[in-house]
Amino acid sequence: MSTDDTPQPPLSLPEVRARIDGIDRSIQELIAERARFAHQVGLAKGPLAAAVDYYRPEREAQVLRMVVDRNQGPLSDEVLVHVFREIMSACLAQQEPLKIGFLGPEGTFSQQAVLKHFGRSAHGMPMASIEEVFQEVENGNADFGVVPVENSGQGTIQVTLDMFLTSGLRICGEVELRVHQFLLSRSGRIEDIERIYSHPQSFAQTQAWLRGNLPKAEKIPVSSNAEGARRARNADDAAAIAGESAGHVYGLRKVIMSPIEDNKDNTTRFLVLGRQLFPASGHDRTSVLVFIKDQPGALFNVLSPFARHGISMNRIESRPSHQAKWEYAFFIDLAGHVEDAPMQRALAELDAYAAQIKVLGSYPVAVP
Ligand SMILES: O=C(O)C(=O)C[C@]1(C(=O)O)C=C[C@@H](O)C=C1
Repeated sequence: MSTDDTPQPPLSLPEVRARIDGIDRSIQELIAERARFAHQVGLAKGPLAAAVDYYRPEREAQVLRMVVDRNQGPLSDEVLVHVFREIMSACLAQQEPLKIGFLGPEGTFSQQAVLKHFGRSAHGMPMASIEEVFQEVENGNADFGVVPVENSGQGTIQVTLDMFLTSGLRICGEVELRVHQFLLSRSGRIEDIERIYSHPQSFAQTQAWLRGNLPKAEKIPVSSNAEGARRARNADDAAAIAGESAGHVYGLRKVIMSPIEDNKDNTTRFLVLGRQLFPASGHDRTSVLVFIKDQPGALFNVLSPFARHGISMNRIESRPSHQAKWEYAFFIDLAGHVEDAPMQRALAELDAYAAQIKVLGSYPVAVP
């Protein structure tokens, strides 16, 4: 770079490309060097049994937060985080790729969440249901699982919460995914559409658009929007509402170019399921499940220990406990890690009122 203020003539195209080639060479050398160090970290962890033992979600979150803190543009945080995720994913896969169960088939938003969180070097395993994702992580066929838990517009996915009532699995991470819904069909022509296949959640997220634009089309609910895309590819008068990637997987075209979700901030939060608890990353969330009898002041008793110890509550939801009549389970998301002293004190106080407390997990707050 020049040290005086004299304007420099712009570089010619070959000159710019030569600079880019030089930078690429350096980046490549550095990536290889990083991979060698990551491999050494693996060796330092000792002879571990499987890929799952090398994975450190708290360290990955710290690496990504440093990327965001250093970023001064011109690329967005999201783009740089994606690049570094892929580098870490490849570094980890040097030991052995992680096996990740998700709600399939190929092309679902759950699969996008897997790619966003674990990168392309992980091995995705599509499952038929949320229950099966839990099962496969429990029995060790999958190292981790990714399941949807709430949507910004439509609220909680009850099946996921209810699975925790009986499952011994832990929450090891969360993923936030901006969800864009597209109208997809074989022909790409809106005037041909008489039926639309999709998951009920996707119909709910696009109901105003459908009322305004395709009020007469028959809406056929299916088990996933990828399944809807699979069905729509065989008929000219059918369409699917699904994510862009389902269109790629099933060879469908966008009927209109822009996304059709009613809420433009439409975001789904996914949980990463695993079998162990991980140490603090420095910016964590803790999810607990508290079983409590229906008695005067029950909710107050659940909430007050956290308030007394200055712990913010991000979310609370009650469900029938499935154990005894009129007994409830509260799912609570709290700021902080279960090893933090104030959290330990609050949980100890809560223990006096609760029939049972299950710490579902402490995990890094989602990185963009
Ligand atoms: O720091 C570690 O423990 C590593 O194994 C290295 C590394 C990385 O590439 O930065 C790879 C995988 C882990 O999940 C976390 C980080």
